[in-house]
Amino acid sequence: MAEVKNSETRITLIGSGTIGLSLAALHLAHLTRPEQLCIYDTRSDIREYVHFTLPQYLPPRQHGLAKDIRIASTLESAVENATIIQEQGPESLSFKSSLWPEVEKLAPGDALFWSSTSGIPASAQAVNMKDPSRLLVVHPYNPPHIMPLLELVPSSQTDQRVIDRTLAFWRARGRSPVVIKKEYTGFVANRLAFALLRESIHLVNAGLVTVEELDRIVETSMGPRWAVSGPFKSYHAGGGKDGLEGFFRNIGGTVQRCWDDSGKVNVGDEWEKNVFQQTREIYGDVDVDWRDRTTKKVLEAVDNEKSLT
Ligand SMILES: NC(=O)C1=CN([C@@H]2O[C@H](COP(=O)(O)OP(=O)(O)OC[C@H]3O[C@@H](n4cnc5c(N)ncnc54)[C@H](O)[C@@H]3O)[C@@H](O)[C@H]2O)C=CC1
Ligand SMILES: O=C(O)[C@@H](O)C(=O)[C@H](O)[C@@H](O)CO
Repeated sequence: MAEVKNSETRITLIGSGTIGLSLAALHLAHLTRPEQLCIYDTRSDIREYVHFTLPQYLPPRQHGLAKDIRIASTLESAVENATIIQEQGPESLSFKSSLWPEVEKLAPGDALFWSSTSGIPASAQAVNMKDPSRLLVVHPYNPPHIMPLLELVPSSQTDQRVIDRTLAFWRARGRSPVVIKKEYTGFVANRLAFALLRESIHLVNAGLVTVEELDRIVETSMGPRWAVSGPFKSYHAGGGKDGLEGFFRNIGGTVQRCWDDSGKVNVGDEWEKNVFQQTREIYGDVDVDWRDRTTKKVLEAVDNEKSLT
């Protein structure tokens, strides 16, 4: 499988909601011509929706590109000439497992098949495919036009050449793809985020802090710390001359007591009413434009510093 030149790359996005439009903006930033990008989405107002919403994800100088991308009215016309087909449709196994066999029939034989799923393994999505080796989960972190991480989660049948081509594609665009070596519930990023979310809910529910105070604790401590150094690097640094081993030798007892006492809250438990109400009252409608602009500045500042080391 020869690598496709950027000028000959043709990307089809199946599903253009929260993730799809963000990916559209990301791809437009790197494609040679906007016509190389195609969107297929079953919503009846897709053309107007893309023309009026996509510019919000683009820098002002690129707003005009939104009207030049291709909007396909059928799945066949969407994928028949694509070199990459990326789905971010509903998080539903029935949708994804019925989509891929159709795409497989209609798409070119060497097109890459990527699913943006948050947690439905490629092995499950590929059950109805003739050639499951073509499918790879490429899980983005929202919003992908800003967040560098992409979790590449192959099934045991995914062809290594598909993985290699996908790694090369995203690295060439300055993103941070990581191959997750086993299909695991929630992959890695979501598991980590949801573990912290569970403990956060437990601490608010136990009356230690409010939702706002919990968020402020994260935003003024581990948030910036982990944007610069991940958990292992941070605690290795914190362990002094003996590094992580020294950290656990000194603090391991407290760590184990916290682990033993960690929250066991579950979805649907009684905490929901209080936590949802607090969150709604404090935050209302989050200004995602401010969130994205600020996140982008933080990432750029960290990248600049890392490039100096
Ligand atoms: N929202 C997030 O933070 C993240 C979502 N994801 C994953 O991305 C996928 C999409 O999530 P969102 O963008 O949040 O959902 P969304 O609901 O915003 O967008 C889904 C889009 O799919 C379209 N659609 C529905 N049926 C379709 C069909 N048969 N053919 C073509 N398009 C169809 C809808 O019209 C809609 O525009 C899910 O698998 C989700 O797990 C992954 C990472 C983060
Ligand atoms: O948090 C994110 O951006 C992604 O990793 C996800 O998959 C989210 O959990 C998404 O499914 C819901 O926001």
